[in-house]
Amino acid sequence: MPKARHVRHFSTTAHSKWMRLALETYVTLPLTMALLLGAIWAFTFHFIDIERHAARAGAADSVQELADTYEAQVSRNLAGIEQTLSVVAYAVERKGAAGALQELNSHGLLPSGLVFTVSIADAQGRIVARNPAARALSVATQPYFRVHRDTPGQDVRVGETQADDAAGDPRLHFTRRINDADGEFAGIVIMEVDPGYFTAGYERRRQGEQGVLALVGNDGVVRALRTGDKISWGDQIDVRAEVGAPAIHSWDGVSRYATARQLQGFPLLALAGLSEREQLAQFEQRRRNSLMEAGVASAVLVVLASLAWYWAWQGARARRRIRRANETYAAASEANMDAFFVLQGERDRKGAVTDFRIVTTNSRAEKLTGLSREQLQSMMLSAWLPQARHNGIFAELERIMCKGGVYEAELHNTMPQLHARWLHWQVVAVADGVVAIVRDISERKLAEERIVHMAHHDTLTGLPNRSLIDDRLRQAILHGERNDREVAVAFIDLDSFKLVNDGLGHTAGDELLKEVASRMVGCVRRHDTVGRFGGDEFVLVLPEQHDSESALMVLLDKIREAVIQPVVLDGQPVQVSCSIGVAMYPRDGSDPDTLLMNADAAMYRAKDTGKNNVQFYTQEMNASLEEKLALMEGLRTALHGEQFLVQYQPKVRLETGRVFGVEALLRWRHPERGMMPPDQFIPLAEESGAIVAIGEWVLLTACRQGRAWQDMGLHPITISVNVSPRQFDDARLVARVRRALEISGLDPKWLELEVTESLIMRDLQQSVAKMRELKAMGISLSIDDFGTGYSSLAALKSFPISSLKIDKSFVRDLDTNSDDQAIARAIISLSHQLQLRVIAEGVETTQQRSFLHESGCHDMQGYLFSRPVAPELIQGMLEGQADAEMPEWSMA
Ligand SMILES: Nc1nc2c(ncn2[C@@H]2O[C@H](COP(=O)(O)O[C@H]3[C@@H](O)[C@H](n4cnc5c(=O)[nH]c(N)nc54)O[C@@H]3COP(=O)(O)O)[C@@H](O)[C@H]2O)c(=O)[nH]1
Repeated sequence: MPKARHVRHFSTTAHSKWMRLALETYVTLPLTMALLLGAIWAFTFHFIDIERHAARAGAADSVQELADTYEAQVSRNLAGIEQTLSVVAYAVERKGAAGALQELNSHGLLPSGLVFTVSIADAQGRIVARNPAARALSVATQPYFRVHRDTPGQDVRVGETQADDAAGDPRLHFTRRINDADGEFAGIVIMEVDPGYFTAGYERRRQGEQGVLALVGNDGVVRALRTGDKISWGDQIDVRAEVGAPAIHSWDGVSRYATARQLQGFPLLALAGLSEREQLAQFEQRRRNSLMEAGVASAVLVVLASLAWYWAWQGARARRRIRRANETYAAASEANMDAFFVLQGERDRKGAVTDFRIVTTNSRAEKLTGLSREQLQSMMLSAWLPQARHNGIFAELERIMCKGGVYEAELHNTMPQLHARWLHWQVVAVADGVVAIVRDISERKLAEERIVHMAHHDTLTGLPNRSLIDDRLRQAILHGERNDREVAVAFIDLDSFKLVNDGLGHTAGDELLKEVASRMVGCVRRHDTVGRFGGDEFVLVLPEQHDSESALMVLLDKIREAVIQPVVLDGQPVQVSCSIGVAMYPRDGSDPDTLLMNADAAMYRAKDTGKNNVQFYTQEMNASLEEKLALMEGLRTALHGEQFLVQYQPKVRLETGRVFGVEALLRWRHPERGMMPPDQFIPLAEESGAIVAIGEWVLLTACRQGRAWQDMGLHPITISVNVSPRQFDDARLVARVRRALEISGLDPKWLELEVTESLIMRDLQQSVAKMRELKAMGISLSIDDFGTGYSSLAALKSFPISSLKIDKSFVRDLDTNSDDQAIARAIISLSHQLQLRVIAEGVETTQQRSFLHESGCHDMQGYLFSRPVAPELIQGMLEGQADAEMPEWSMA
């Protein structure tokens, strides 16, 4: 469908284009001129044709008339000649040749001797009489004499034109036979005529230079012929062709209208001819004139039309340029993202600009204003946008109109007539007004705002991020400085967040962070800032403090209370507390970095002092921070400095009281601090990554020790080694374990690795896969600190483990705390259901031991039996156990 529309649109456009082209003068003018030229030349040729026909008809008539006249004249001449010959013949027959001519001449019956010579020849051909007189000659040899002598008739015969014997002049001979009284041949009468006599009627005025009057014999031999002044004879002409209506003939290379008439009683034809060229000369002249006139008219027409065409073409080009410019402008303005308002300035009598009239707009303007083009056009600016008089727009329009230049600005739009939140204005001067180009930049502004927001806010919680916290803190410090006020910076870290994140997954962790963030925001004042520093760390910037820690404590406790409220994640309620460290400006620092660092140190102190509490910064805290850094540095060299040692805590069967295994526990013999428990350095080793190398050393040391005890002939026991998250994540864990077993020679079945529940739950699939790999080597796996994580029963079933260890936090108050008792029983029952061994750690009292034993717990570990001790002491225990009776309590 769109294609069809396009085609129709195209054909309409093409049609209108051709229509427009057809109406262009520079197109119609040459066509009109061609028509005019055609008409001129058609008329000219038509006129010439008519003239030619008329000239030809005139020539034919003229030659007809000439022939008629000539025929009559020659006929008269011939009749006279015939009569003269008859009279002479009669006179000779009657009176004899001697006196006949004289007598006739005396009576004036003979023609003029100037033209005619009349001779009488006797029967022998001798000229016996002649007028005018001349020397006697004989014509006996002449053909005409012989014809008459031999032919009895007395008809006049016409001879050929030939030279006269006497004078040598050309003469046409007419002859007649003379008979004697007996009718016998007595001679002939000869009348010689100058041939010019028969063409004397030639009029040069009428017949021109090439006309013809001729007397031609029926035999085609010319007797007399005149063309111009020239008289000729003797030529042969196919005279039969000339008999009849006048026609064009050419016997001597000259085209003539000619016609011939048969002369009555004589074998002669009177031929009249008029030269075609001469007859048509006038016509030709007129034809040339006509052609010249038409040519001149055409040339003038062409020149004038060319000038007019050039002028029209230039005009059309100019119009086309203007039209294209208009079309381009219209298309550009329609396709433009900008709204156009062409505004004409209205001036008062003094020339001051009073208002602006909207002259034209585009469709974008309609969209921007919600008004149609018709509504907008002719509208006065102040009527439509009265606010423009007060918000500076009118003043800018006026300034640009009067002084020129360009005004460009981005404005936050408050005018409801324009449907955009943000506008970009560009105003340029035009004749008598301005063009305002207005673009809706709301989307761009929104995107910019979003980018700025994203750059300064945490994407998860929407809280200010580290950079904005820093900025707010800087402003709060400046404000505090000016107004002599304190600023509190509180560093908040969620306790046990890692457990939630690792146990329930990142999505649950994110949900928890969002919920906690929103609760914190709900606790503070409008001008306070709650920001997320990263991970589970939050920062409060609390300006306008009045040197009252108790008031601040109320707020911070409120936050603590809000955070600790349970959050339902994945359908189960989860509780996290938070540790808060506070630093005060100006007491604890005068710049954001120092304040944040000190608040962080205070927060660590809060963690160290049991979590879920608030600590205000003291200088001593920084000392512990420095201490931490020093410990980290010491850890780097401790391994090579052989400062580590491993102690072993026995694991005992509750049923028999026999040691069946030991847990390897690391100690650091610090060069300055003495023996250090792992709680003080394992987290640092974990943080710095040193735990991987240290853990590998513990593993090898423990395996070697286990093998050493066996080599001493002692009953083999299980050696349990702790694996931290960083160690477990190490891609080479399996290889390291295999290496330790190989180096030590310990059978894998005597090695047990203890991993925590939360460690496995971080990435259940991968953890289980790795555990299976270890189990496939023959190693046992045990879940340490069970009950503190969030593993589901379904997940637990998939773990390739052999035992669970009840965390000592549930054992500690077993005697008094019914909740811990319930938990311990539940874990024991769960182990039984999953067919796992269960061991309780931290057993310090006989009551705890009895409760566990009665509840079905298999094994125990704790100070009640033994603290972690040197390997030599374990050796003693094992040796003693070999032949000892079962302990007393185990019998109970
Ligand atoms: N990744 C590694 N972690 C290790 C290694 N060595 C130790 N640790 C971990 O350090 C934590 C603290 O250990 P420690 O200070 O040695 O404490 C252990 C015992 O001494 C203590 N314990 C044992 N019985 C009792 C008791 O009756 N009361 C009481 N208050 N404490 C007792 O418990 C710790 C053993 O706990 P657990 O590991 O959960 O079995 C500790 O978490 C160790 O895991 C190491 O080489 N690598």
